[in-house]
Amino acid sequence: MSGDPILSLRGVGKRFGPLRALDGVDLDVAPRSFHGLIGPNGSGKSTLLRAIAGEHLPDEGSVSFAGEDITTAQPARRARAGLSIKFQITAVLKSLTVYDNLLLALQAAGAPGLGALLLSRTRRSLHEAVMEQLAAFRLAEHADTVAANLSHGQQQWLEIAMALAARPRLLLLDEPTGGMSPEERRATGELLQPIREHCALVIVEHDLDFIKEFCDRLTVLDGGKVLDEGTPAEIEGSEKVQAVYTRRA
Ligand SMILES: Nc1ncnc2c1ncn2[C@@H]1O[C@H](COP(=O)(O)OP(=O)(O)OP(=O)(O)O)[C@@H](O)[C@H]1O
Repeated sequence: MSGDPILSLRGVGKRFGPLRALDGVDLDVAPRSFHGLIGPNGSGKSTLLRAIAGEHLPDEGSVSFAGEDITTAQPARRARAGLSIKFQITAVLKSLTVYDNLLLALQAAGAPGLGALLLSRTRRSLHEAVMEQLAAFRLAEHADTVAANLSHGQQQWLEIAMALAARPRLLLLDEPTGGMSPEERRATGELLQPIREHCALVIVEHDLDFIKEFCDRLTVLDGGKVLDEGTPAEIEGSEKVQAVYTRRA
C-alpha cells in the first residue's frame, strides 16, 4: 500500500463466550479507498465492523485510525476523529421529512445539542448544505416527503447521506443494499463513488457481483479469520476462497 493506511487492525480477536467470532484479524485500508468485507454467514464480518466502530471492543489486538490508537476509544471519540457508521438498524426518524432528517444530522455533526434546530438562522445557514447532500443522493425532489414514505432504497440513501454529514474520513456500511432492487443496488454503487474524494469506505456485503464492481480491495473472512485479501480479480481467482464458497453453497 502506498502511504500510511487510514485504518489499520492488527491481531484483532473477539470472543462471545466460547465462540471466537474474530481471531487474529489484520486489515489495512488506504485513504479514500473502498474496501469490502465478504465471507460466509457467521464468518465475523459484522463483528469486525462493530470492533472498528467501537460497539464491541476487541479482546485482543489493536485498531488504529489516522495514526491514532482507538482500540478502546468510545464511539464519540471515533466520530470526532472522522469515523462514521451506518448499520443495518435504521437511524432515520420516519415521522420527519427527508429534509429535516438531514438537517438534524448536519446540526448534530456541527453543533452540540439538538436545540439548534429551533433557530431558524441555523436552518437557513445549513439550507444549501442540506440540498447539496440530498441532490448527491437523488433525494432533492423528495425533500418534503416524510421519511416513512420513501422506498426502502431511498431510506438507505438518506441514512448514508446522514452518515456523511460530518464529512468523515472513513465510512462503515453494513449491508447497505440488503432488500434493494437490482436497479437501486446499481444506483447505490454510483452514488457512493464521489465520496472517494474525501472518504474511505469499509463495506460488508453479501452480493459479490455488486462489491467486486466498486471495491479496490476485498478481505475474505471465514470462521473469524482472514482467509484471503486482495483486489477483486485476485479474490475471484483465489482457490481458497472458491473452496469456502463451494463448501457453503
Ligand atoms: N452479540 C453476540 N453475542 C453472541 N454471539 C454473537 C454476537 N454477535 C455475533 N455473534 C456470533 O459471532 C459469529 C460472527 O457473527 P457476525 O454477525 O459477525 O457474522 P457475519 O459474517 O456478519 O454474518 P452474516 O453474514 O450472517 O451477517 C456468529 O457465530 C454469531 O452468531
